[in-house]
Formats: sequence, structure tokens, C-alpha cells
Amino acid sequence: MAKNSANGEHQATKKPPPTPSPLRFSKFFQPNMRILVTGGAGFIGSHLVDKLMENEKNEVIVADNYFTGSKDNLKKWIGHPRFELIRHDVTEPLLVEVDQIYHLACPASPIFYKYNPVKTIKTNVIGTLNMLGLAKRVGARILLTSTSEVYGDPLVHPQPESYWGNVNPIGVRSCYDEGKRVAETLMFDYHRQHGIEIRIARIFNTYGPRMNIDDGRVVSNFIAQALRDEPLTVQLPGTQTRSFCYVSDMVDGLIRLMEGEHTGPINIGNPGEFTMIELAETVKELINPNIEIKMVENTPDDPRQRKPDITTAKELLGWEPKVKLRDGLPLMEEDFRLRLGVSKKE
Ligand SMILES: NC(=O)c1ccc[n+]([C@@H]2O[C@H](COP(=O)([O-])OP(=O)(O)OC[C@H]3O[C@@H](n4cnc5c(N)ncnc54)[C@H](O)[C@@H]3O)[C@@H](O)[C@H]2O)c1
Ligand SMILES: O=C(O)[C@H]1O[C@H](OP(=O)(O)OP(=O)(O)OC[C@H]2O[C@@H](n3ccc(=O)[nH]c3=O)[C@H](O)[C@@H]2O)[C@H](O)[C@@H](O)[C@@H]1O
Repeated sequence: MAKNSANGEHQATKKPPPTPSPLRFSKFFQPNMRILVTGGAGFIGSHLVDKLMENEKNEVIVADNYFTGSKDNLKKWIGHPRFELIRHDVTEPLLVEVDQIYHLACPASPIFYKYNPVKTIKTNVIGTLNMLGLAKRVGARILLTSTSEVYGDPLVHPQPESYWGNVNPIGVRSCYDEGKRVAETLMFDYHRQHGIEIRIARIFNTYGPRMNIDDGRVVSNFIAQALRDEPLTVQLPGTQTRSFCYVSDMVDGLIRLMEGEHTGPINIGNPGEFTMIELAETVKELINPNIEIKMVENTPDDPRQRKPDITTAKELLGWEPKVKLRDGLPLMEEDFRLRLGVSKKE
């Protein structure tokens, strides 16, 4: 850290991050963009990888510990010369030379992030520290997938990025939402202290093909239940709301944020808001009209309402979602039918 000799006070360094290896400027070297995607074997990560691989200038490295992700999600890229897959836990340091880091690694379904809460915190805090250390060493730009859960059980509705949230710091969801809040803090501290180029996306409930069938999140639960002829389990009171974003819209928003000039945090989500009873009724109508809707117990600290204010994303990224819930659900149904082996009744 630079020292100011005039008054003896320590000041934040204005030093830019280190430049990439000289090899990258050699005329004999392919000027490809090398991109690390942590958590790339998961639901959103694997769709992001598909999109990044479409660009022939991109080389993609995925680092994943397969806690909630799977090699299956990436099978079409395994063996591709521009693709590498590493079994790696982000709570350990990673040495790779990359230009960009999409840092997604973290279990996202409440059932999975509550399963080993201490590990969830380590993943969010130590994992993000490790990825920021990597970004600092190689001069990479880093994007963190934060969450609408940083707003907790929001008292402001819809939620703009300026809202500081209403989070229980000692509850059963805190490992995830406080973990992500610390991850955001670390991102900004590395940015201010070391000049790291950061991007923060606050993702709101995202759904689509490749979600784990027994993932536990509401959309995947309802579709799997409808296809298995089981009652749709609406957790009480059923009037709580969520806003559901289709995964292709999400990936488009994340790439725009990474490529743009704004650090964020920026909300990326679909503002269409539904109660859980409305969601169950829609799934019933579209997929299985004979199914029963059953009210069941909820879990502690479940947010009562959630809807993104996406003014910032519209203005700064020129982004807004295109896929409506009624159009996205059938695309997910198709994928779940294939994986569950349940064909459509004529
Ligand atoms: N899907 C959503 O609705 C949503 C909403 C808000 C934020 N997010 C964030 O987006 C990211 C991706 O979410 P998703 O829905 O694809 O979840 P997911 O569970 O399908 O994917 C997470 C991936 O991270 C991997 N992972 C977990 N811990 C790891 C560790 N310690 N080291 C390496 N890999 C690890 C998992 O194996 C998995 O492949 C997460 O950071 C999540 O917090 C998702
Ligand atoms: O978007 C976000 O920011 C966060 O959203 C979700 O968290 P949550 O909204 O609690 O997701 P679900 O588990 O899908 O629950 C949504 C609602 O559906 C209800 N639910 C869930 C499951 C079910 O079978 N039935 C049901 O009614 C829950 O009570 C809750 O009110 C994700 O799982 C987090 O990873 C993510 O960060």
C-alpha cells in the first residue's frame, strides 16, 4: 500500500491490477478470450457455458466440485479443444491464466445451501476471496452472481439496488444471504483497494431446463410433481410472491453485464410477480389439470414478497427479459419429461 510521506497517512493504492502475461500480446499467440466459469456444471452455469462457447474466440474453463452440478450438463463440450473441465472446490486456491471470471460456484437451492451451512459460508466467503485473489494476480475482470436474497424479507417493494435489505443475520438462510452480502463487500473492497474490475449481478429466481429434478426449488418441484401425478406442495401461506426469470434471459443479462462498463450491483430478473398459489394453478392448467394442490408447512424466514426493479438493467445494459412464465414453463416441461421418461398424453 502506498504511503503518503506528507502526512504519514496510508492511502488506498491507485495501482492498476497486473497486466496479463506477455505471451498474450505475442503475434504468434491466438488472441482468444479465456474465461473461467466457477459453478459451470450447475443449472445457470452450464447455460452460460453454452452461450460463451458459441463465440469461437472464447476458451472456457469450468471449475466445479459437483455438489449440485453435474458433468452431464456439459457433456456436449467435454473433449472440445476450446473447453476444459476441472474438478475443483473454490474454497481452495486455483491457479489458471484467464481474462474473465464468472463466479457462480455456490449451491442455490435452499435445501442444498442449508444442508451444510458452514460449507455454504466458506464457499461464499473463502471461495470469493480465492477468485478475487486470482483476478488480482492475472488482471482478470470478475463477475459475481449475487442474489435477491441480499434484500432478505424486503420491506421495500419492488426492490431497487439502492435498498439495503432486511436480513436475519442468525437465521437458517443466513449462510446464503449473509454469505452473498459478504461476497459483495469483498468484491467492492478488492475493487477499491486493488483496482480489480468487478461486476455484480443480483439474480432473481431463475428457472429452466437442466434444473435438478429433486432440486427443491418451487418451479422444479411443481413440474416434477405434476409429471409424477403427485400433489403440488404449496408452502403456507401461499400468498408469498416470487418473480421468475427464464434462464436464456438470465444468461443474456449476465453477459451484457460482464461486457459492459458498469460494476453494479444490478438486478437481473423478470418483474412478472406471482403468488405460489398462482404458480401452482398455472402449472396445473398447463401440465396436469387433474392434479391436486396441497398446502404444506413452510420453512423459517421465507421472504413474503420479491420482485425486481429492473430500471438500472434497462438503462445501463439495454436488457430486459423476453420470455414470459407461460412460455418458459412448457420448455422446462419438455426437458423434465425427457429426463423423467414421462411422455405427453394425447
Ligand atoms: N437460480 C437462481 O434462481 C439463482 C438466484 C439467485 C442467485 N443465484 C446464484 O447463481 C449461481 C448459480 O445458481 P444455480 O441456480 O445454477 O445453482 P446450481 O446449484 O445449479 O449451481 C451451482 C454450481 O456450483 C457448484 N458448487 C457449489 N459449491 C462449490 C464449491 N465450493 N466449489 C466449486 N463448485 C461449487 C455446484 O456443484 C453447481 O455446479 C449461484 O451462485 C447462485 O447463488 C441463482
Ligand atoms: O432468487 C433468489 O435470489 C433466490 O431464490 C431462491 O430462493 P427461494 O425464492 O426461497 O426459492 P424456492 O425454494 O424456489 O422458494 C420459492 C417460494 O416457493 C415456495 N415453495 C417452495 C417449494 C415448494 O415445493 N413449494 C413452495 O410453495 C417457498 O415457500 C417460497 O416461498 C433460490 O433458491 C436462491 O438460490 C436464490 O438466490
